[in-house]
Amino acid sequence: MNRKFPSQTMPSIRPHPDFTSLRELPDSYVWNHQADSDYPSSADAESVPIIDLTDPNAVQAIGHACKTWGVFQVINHGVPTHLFHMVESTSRDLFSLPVNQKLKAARSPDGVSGYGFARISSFFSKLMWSEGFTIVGSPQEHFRQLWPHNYISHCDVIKEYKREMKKLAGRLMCLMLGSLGITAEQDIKWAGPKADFKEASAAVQLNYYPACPDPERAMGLAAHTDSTLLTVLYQNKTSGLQVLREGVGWIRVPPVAEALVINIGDLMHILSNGCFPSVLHRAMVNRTCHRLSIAYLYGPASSVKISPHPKLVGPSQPPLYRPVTWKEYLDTKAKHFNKALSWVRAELVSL
Ligand SMILES: C=C1C[C@]23C[C@@]1(O)CC[C@H]2[C@@]12CCC[C@@](C)(C(=O)O1)[C@H]2[C@@H]3C(=O)O
Ligand SMILES: O=C(O)CCC(=O)C(=O)O
Ligand SMILES: [Fe+2]
Repeated sequence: MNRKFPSQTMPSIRPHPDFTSLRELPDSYVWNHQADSDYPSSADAESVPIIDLTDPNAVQAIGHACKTWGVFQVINHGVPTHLFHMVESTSRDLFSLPVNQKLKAARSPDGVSGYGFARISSFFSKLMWSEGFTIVGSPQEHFRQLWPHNYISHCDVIKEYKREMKKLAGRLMCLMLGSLGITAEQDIKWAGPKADFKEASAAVQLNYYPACPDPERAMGLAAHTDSTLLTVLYQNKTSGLQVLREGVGWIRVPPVAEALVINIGDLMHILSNGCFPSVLHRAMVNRTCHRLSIAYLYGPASSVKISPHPKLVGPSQPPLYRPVTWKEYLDTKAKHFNKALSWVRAELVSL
C-alpha cells in the first residue's frame, strides 16, 4: 500500500506547555491543515462499523472491518461500565494536577513510562495540543510522586483496567485471526495452551486534549499508526478521533455510548501479511470541551517474533515482512516513524 504521510521534520526537544494559560493559539501550535487537501474530508459520508460482540456473525463482521477499514467499534464487549468511569476519573485527576506536580512523573528522555508530550512530537515542527501519560508495567513509582497520599487506589484502577483489557484483547485476537482461518489454539504457539494470549504485553496511554481557542488550526495528536497488534481505545463523550479511509479522506469516529474503538496496528499488519492493514489515525481538538482517551496498546510477549503467518503465505503470496519482535519494531518506529513498516519489508526476490 502506497501511503502519503504529512510532512515531517527532524526531531527536536521542547518544553512542556501550560495549556490553561494560553488564550490564543501560539504560532508553534498552528498546523497547516491546507496540506489535508491531499485527503479531501468526507465528513460523515461513510461510518466506521459498529460490531456487537454477542452477534453470532461477529467473526465475519470483524474480518470484513479489518480488511476494509482497519478500525471498528465494539459494543457488548463485557467490560464493566464502572471501570471506564474509574479510569476516566484517575485520568482527569492526573491531568488536572499543576504542571510542576505532573513533571515529577515526567518521562525520562530514554524512558517509556511517565508524563509528557506525545512521543511522536519529535517528528513534527509544530506542537500538538495534548498531554499524555504512558504506563508500561506498574505505575506505582510515578503515581507515588503525583499523589503521595492516595496513589494506591489509582494504581488499583489501572491494574483492574489492564486485566479487563487483556481479556478483551485476547478475545479480539481469536476473532480476528479466526476470520482469516487461523485458530489461536493450533496455529499461534505463543497464544498459550488455552489460547488466552496470557504472555501478551501492553502499554496504557492516557491522552488529554484540553479545550483549544483555535481548534481548526490545531492538532491534538498527529496522524500515525500504532505499532501494536491491536489497540483498544476508550474515548469520553467529546469527539476528535479521525481515521484515514483510502481514497475517501478523514472520517470521524464518533463516541458511541459503551463502545470501544479497535484499531489494527502495524504488528497485525505484518502477522496478517498485509490482509489487515494498520490504520492511520489522528486526534483533533475542541473549542469548548476537553477530551480524554485511554489507549490499551496490545502486543506480543517480548521474546516473540511476529512474522507473516504461514497460513497466509504461499507461492502466490510471498511473505511481505521479515520477522520482528515488538521491541525491534518500536526501535524502528522511533527512528523512521510512519515509514517503519517499509523498513521491515522482506527483500522481494524477482525471478
Ligand atoms: C508500546 C508503545 C506503543 C507506543 C510507544 C509505546 O512504547 C508506548 C506509547 C505508545 C504510543 C501512544 C500514542 C501514539 C504512539 C504512536 C506514540 O507515540 O506513543 C504510540 C506508540 C506506538 O504505537 O508506536
Ligand atoms: O485520542 C485518540 O482518539 C487517539 C489516541 C491514539 O491514537 C493513541 O493513543 O495511540
Ligand atoms: Fe494511536
